[in-house]
Amino acid sequence: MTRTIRLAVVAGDGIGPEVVAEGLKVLDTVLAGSDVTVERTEFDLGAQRWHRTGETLTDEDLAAIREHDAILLGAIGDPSVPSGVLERGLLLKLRFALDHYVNLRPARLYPGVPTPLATPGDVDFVVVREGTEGPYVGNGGAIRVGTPHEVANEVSVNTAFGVERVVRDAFARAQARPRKKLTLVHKHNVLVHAGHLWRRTVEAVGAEYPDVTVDYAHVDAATIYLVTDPTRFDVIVTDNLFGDIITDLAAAISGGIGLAASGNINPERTTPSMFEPVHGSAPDIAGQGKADPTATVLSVALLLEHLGLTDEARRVSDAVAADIAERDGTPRSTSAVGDALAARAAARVPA
Ligand SMILES: NC(=O)C1=CN([C@@H]2O[C@H](COP(=O)(O)OP(=O)(O)OC[C@H]3O[C@@H](n4cnc5c(N)ncnc54)[C@H](O)[C@@H]3O)[C@@H](O)[C@H]2O)C=CC1
Ligand SMILES: CC(C)CC(=O)C(=O)O
Ligand SMILES: [Mg+2]
Repeated sequence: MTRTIRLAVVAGDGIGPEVVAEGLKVLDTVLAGSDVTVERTEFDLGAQRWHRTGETLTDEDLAAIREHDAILLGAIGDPSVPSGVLERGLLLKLRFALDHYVNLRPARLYPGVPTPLATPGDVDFVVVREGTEGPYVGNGGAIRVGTPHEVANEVSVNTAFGVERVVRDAFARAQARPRKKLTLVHKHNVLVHAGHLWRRTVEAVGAEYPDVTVDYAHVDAATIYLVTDPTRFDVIVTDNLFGDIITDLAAAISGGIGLAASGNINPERTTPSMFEPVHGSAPDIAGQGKADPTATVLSVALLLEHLGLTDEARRVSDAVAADIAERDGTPRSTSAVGDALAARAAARVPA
């Protein structure tokens, strides 16, 4: 039986289109000759559209995106657009509107990959970052702007409903992993209202998972442990802001931001989930063919996994692992890396 996957593609800004082209190249290759067809819709969203029309993401765009099975996104944000306009009005609007409350960010140090860690050990953990609440909801404001008496607020929103559902997801993931360990990362010694809600929720949900070991690290200490002893982490659950920050650090210890993949998941599958590299639009290297597309290719593997195409997902991540093992630091262009990954992920033709 043939299967059609409707894929929304938001290449976005900066290096976004460069890395997405390679992600799609690998996706096409891995599905070539199979009974799965991908029907792609490219969405013109990002800085160019904003300059042309003043629009970030309209209701019509959102309705059209909802008609898809999944979304592949490159990166959003450009120095020519006031900071926050696209990040809030497009990227976060997509995550919030599509209720992507699980922002899944695996960190794995592949064999042979250089790391700044003195004693690398096994880096193999996953961050479950809350994706629809916290300080990113836009619950803020400023008065007396530009005066010496300016007051600016960004209020972190944490609801019992929102915290519980992401904590449940994290426990389920921890239980499914061999080490069965969950670490809450927060700052409940200072952010007592939100922190205590998170702590109580982890305690309550944890009672239903007696086989999962639970521990806690304040976010500042967590940044120490990520560098000195990342082996202590298996599943980390944390809020939107802390998760954003520690996953760039997680990327840095696992071979660099060019390798870090993510999924913005709606576990109930009432909306399309969105897969994207952890990195941004990297204006400093955009247009030079220098960006590493591996993070996007690994995001394609997460996308395939989410759609139940487990073998294909494995072929893509195996292709990455094999390619990474042979990297010797010789610079390769974005498309050369994509070509190499696609060649390795190509289906083996039966003899
Ligand atoms: N999900 C998204 O769309 C995100 C968007 N942004 C936006 O991206 C823009 C730039 O933000 P930055 O803070 O500079 O973060 P960034 O992640 O774009 O870049 C940070 C550093 O990592 C490097 N880098 C990023 N991706 C790379 C890749 N694939 N290969 C090699 N090097 C790579 C960049 O050259 C830069 O030195 C801003 O507008 C920001 O708001 C930032 C993070 C996530
Ligand atoms: C630009 C932000 C809204 C997003 C970000 O940095 C991230 O999700 O990692
Ligand atoms: Mg980030």
